[in-house]
Order: sequence, then structure tokens, then C-alpha cells
Amino acid sequence: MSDSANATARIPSGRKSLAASSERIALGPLDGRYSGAVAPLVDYLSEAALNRDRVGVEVEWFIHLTNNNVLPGTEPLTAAQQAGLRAIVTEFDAASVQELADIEKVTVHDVKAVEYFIGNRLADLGLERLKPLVHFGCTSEDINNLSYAVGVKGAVEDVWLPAARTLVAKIAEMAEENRAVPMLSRTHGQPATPTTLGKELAVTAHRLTRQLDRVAKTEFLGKINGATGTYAAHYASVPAADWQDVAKGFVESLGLTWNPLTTQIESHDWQAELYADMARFNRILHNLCTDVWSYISIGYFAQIPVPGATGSSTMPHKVNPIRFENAEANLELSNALLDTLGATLVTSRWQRDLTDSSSQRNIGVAFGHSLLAINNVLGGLGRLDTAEAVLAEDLDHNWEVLAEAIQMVMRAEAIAGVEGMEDPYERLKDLTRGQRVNAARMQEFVSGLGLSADAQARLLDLTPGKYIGIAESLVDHLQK
Ligand SMILES: O=C(O)C[C@H](Nc1ncnc2c1ncn2[C@@H]1O[C@H](COP(=O)(O)O)[C@@H](O)[C@H]1O)C(=O)O
Repeated sequence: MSDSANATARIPSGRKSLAASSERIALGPLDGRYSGAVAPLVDYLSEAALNRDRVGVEVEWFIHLTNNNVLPGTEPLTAAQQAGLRAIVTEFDAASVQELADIEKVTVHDVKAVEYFIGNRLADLGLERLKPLVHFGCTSEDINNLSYAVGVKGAVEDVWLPAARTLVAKIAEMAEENRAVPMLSRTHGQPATPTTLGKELAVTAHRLTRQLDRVAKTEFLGKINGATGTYAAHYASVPAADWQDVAKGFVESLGLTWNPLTTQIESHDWQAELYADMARFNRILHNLCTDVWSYISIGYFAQIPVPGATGSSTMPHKVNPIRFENAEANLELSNALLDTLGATLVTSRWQRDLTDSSSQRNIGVAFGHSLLAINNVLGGLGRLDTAEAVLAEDLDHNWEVLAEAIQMVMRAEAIAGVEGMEDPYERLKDLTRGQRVNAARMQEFVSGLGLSADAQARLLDLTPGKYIGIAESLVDHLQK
């Protein structure tokens, strides 16, 4: 194509700026086309939710210090004052987000802005005198680490884990339904000892469940021990208090596990552990997506068309496995972030650097891509029908997979003293390696071996579809 032809193909200059639109237009897909699917995470992992949690932690610290008479000159707040303080959190809304943003423009410090935001509300509660108690003894990370721990815990326990458990339950249900449906295996992509479709799905459900059980046991650690984790400011100002006890009680009151030994930052090791488990779950799910995609491709699953939907824009016959393809991509994106977070959050130069602040802002994105993938896999699985006839036909075209069974029966016969059972592996290899062997040829071979009557009857009864060991009952392990 000539240069001038290229030039005319460009989007014309002078177009309206989308960035200047009065409706804010999302840069990324999680806040755009997928915003509905990831909306449940907004209340836990958005910047607004982080700020609300920061306000919540500051407010609870204020109440904790007063209720426990930690500082001379304080006394427990009245019920109305406590309710008023907590209302700052429960009433936190879009206007609060804007007010905080306006304060932050001046402070150029996000946590300092939270302190002022709360301080501005104390006079109305008759607590003006206690303004210095807001953020008392705290470094920003005291508030940040607790807020992130509360937010991530909520996102895991209320959103991600329930969604993941629903998906695994669906896979387990499919495993149950297909427990007795024989299927040709393909190790190295080549026909191999058959299994059942249900048993293969059960393997995946079992693997995913193990990862979810690990996630469910996550220890969400928190600390509140000052600028370098020494309680120096606390003891300088209030020497009589048992500050470790105050801190431990506070962290535990938030539903977290107290970390007694840190620098300025909570060390984030628990986050790395959690993200590794989530990433492993994502990887196993990715494996399911590519397997199911391949099974659809060879006709083992039929896809139930969505009424009104289009498969291909040009090939009208198509129903594409797009839910699984979308999930694959989103699991990869989630893992790229989870891996980065896990790898980088565990390091901080000397007593702190601020890199964690910037990377933790993407925790919600990592969760969002995973949640989206989980939704898509769930939707995709819900539109699959097992094509049992196709699976059966495939088995019937691969009688040579019985070679393993025959040579193993011959070995057992030899050990039991039956004559003429020499070189079983080699004889079956001569018969089957790289060749198609049909039912008649296989049975003729078996009949000519001189097996004991019992062994011969057993082998003549065997078909590829029956050569599945105890695959069907192995699905029961899922119930345990
Ligand atoms: O309690 C403190 O603040 C102690 C201070 N360390 C800090 N700890 C936590 N936050 C801090 C720190 N420093 C800055 N900021 C503020 O963090 C915000 C970073 O914003 P972004 O780059 O968007 O992630 C952005 O709002 C920053 O202003 C120290 O000097 O050790």
C-alpha cells in the first residue's frame, strides 16, 4: 500500500476527546465492559473502599484508646459518640470520596487526608478536645496495613471464595453426572488407557478444592506499632500503657492476626502466600479451560447455543467456546498481577520504601480478572452437553488400548504357572504399535493365546469402554 493510501486510512484528526467526556470513560475493561461482573469487589478493593476502611480503622483506634483508658485524660465515649464516629464509616459515600480527594490535594498525603477528614467531624460529636487522639501514635502504614488486610479479607471471604466454591461445586456436579461415561484418555495426545469423563472432572474439582482450602486458612496479619515498629512515640508520650497489649487487642478486634515484629510496614508475607494460592487455583482452572476447549473441539461436549447470539460474524454455523477463551485470558492477566504482587511485596528497603503503596492499588485488578474468569467458566460449563455417542465412537476406534490389559493378564497368567505366556509385552507390541486393531482382530488374538478359561473370558468381555478400572467409584473421593 502506498504512503498516501495509508494516510487516508487513519482515524481523522480533530476528533472529540473521550477523556474530556462528562461521563468518565473507563480505560480498562474491568471498569468498562466487565464492570457488572466485578462490581461485588468494589466494596472491598476499590480506592474508595480502601479509604472507607482507613476511616474505619482510624475511628476504631480512637474508640479502642478511649474505651481502654489508654491515655490519661480520656474516658470511654458515650454510646452516642461511638455511634456518631461509626456513622462516618457507614455514611461514607461518593461525596465523602470527593471531600477526601479535595483534602488530599492539599496534604499530598492520602492517609493524612483521612486524619483531617475525621478531625473535621469531631466538633459535631462534642469531641473537639480529643482531636489529637485521631491517628495517635500511628504511622500511615499502621492504618494502611490494617485497611488492606480488612479489605482483602472481605474480598476473599465474601466474594472470591464463594464464587470459586460455586464453580468447583458445578465441576463436582458434572463429575457426578459423567462418572460412568467412558472416555478415551490421551497421554501425550495419543490414545491411552480409557477413563471416565466424570473421573477426569473429579480430578480437577479435587485439585481446585485443595487450593481453596488453603485460601480459606489464610492468616490475615496486621500491626499497629508506629513509625519503625518500636512503639517509640507511644512510650515517649504515654509510658505507663502496655502498648503491645493495646496493639494486639486492637488488631484482633478487627478480625486479624497480630504481627508482633515488623519494620514500619507489615511485612506482607501473608499477602504473598495468599496470592500464590490464588494463582495456583487460577492455573488449575486455566488447565480445565484448555482441556474443555479441546474436548469441545473434538466433539466430546456439545455447546447449547444462546438464543439470539452469534458465533462467528461470517460463518453462521458456529458456536464458539468463547467463555473458556475469555477465562483463559483473564486467568493469565490475574496471575501476571498476583505473581508480581507476591514477588515484590515481600521486599522493602531498610525500614520501608513506598513501592508497596503503588502496587497494592492493583490487588482489586488481580481479583477482578480472576472473578471474571470464574464467572465465565461457570457460564460456559452451564451450556455444555456431554456427547456420549461421540465418546463411545472414539473408544470403538481404538481397540489397541486393550494391549496393555492383555499383556498384563498374560504376565499374571505366567506367574500363576500357565504355559506359553512368554514375551507378552513384545507380542502385543508386534500386534498393535502404530497400527489400528479392530475388535475382531483383538479377540482373535486373545483366543489364540492359550489363557486359562477364566482369564480368557475376562479379556473377551473387555472393550475399550469397559477398560476403565475403578474410575467411576473414584469420583466418590470428592464427597470426603
Ligand atoms: O506515616 C508516614 O507517612 C511515614 C512515611 N511513610 C509513608 N507511609 C505511607 N504512606 C506515605 C508515606 N510517605 C508518603 N506517603 C503517601 O503515600 C501515598 C502514595 O501514593 P501512590 O504513589 O499513589 O501509591 C501518597 O499519598 C504519599 O503522600 C515515612 O516518612 O516514613
